[in-house]
Amino acid sequence: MLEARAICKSYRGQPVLHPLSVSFEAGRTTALIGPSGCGKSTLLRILIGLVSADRGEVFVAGERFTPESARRLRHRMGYVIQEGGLFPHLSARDNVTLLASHLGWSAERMAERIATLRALVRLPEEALARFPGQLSGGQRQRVSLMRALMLDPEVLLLDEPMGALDPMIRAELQADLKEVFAALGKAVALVTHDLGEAAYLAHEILLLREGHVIQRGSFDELLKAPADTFVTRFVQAQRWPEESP
Ligand SMILES: Nc1ncnc2c1ncn2[C@@H]1O[C@H](COP(=O)(O)OP(=O)(O)OP(=O)(O)O)[C@@H](O)[C@H]1O
Repeated sequence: MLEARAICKSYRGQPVLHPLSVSFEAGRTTALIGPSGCGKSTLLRILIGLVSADRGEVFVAGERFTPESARRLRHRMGYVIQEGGLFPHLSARDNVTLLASHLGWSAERMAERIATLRALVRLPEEALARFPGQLSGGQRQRVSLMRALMLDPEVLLLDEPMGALDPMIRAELQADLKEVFAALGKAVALVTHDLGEAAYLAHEILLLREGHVIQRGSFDELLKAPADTFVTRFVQAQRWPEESP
């Protein structure tokens, strides 16, 4: 559904992504994980076309991302970032409908879609009238998710969507997201720092280091068949609740 082929990216002569190829399939959730600065967000931004790669190509459903196809293909992808990225001067409802309204959707069609999405992400009706600053962090992320899903994209790219949430809200949203992913069957790429979150939400984990894919596999595979010692060190560096003193 979404494929990056031989992507290279440098910032000021410093390579961030080496030739890196990756694909994301419908109905599968892939977690991108790795040490800070390994290129996770850059990869996601290249996939959605916010940053251009120095070399390499991105394909959405087999169609190549080009300056001409970018706008159309972007509508087939939803994108959520850590702080939600909502426009502060627009109500939650207006944030969600902005693009659909721009594309000329009727009020009735928008209302129908909003009702579906609101039920899916479990957002109370009254929250839609509020501005982002009047919502809790968890509600903001639910609104961001509604916005990302409004046009019913085939691909969902999530860049640490729960990174700024407290643990209980985070656990709630993780559980709801798991249901949403299963219900919608989209190709999902999720950046996270949390291996537990990756293991819970994703079918596969893509472990990056310094712009290279070190291993792609299930959590179990990373645990039991690590590609190298870095994988083992990365897994062991995570603190699990039962290990707390
Ligand atoms: N616009 C930019 N200009 C210059 N350097 C950048 C820019 N964006 C990212 N970088 C650098 O590229 C590298 C990869 O950054 P990126 O944000 O993709 O990493 P990340 O794995 O998402 O990190 P984190 O987990 O800390 O969010 C980092 O060294 C970062 O400093």
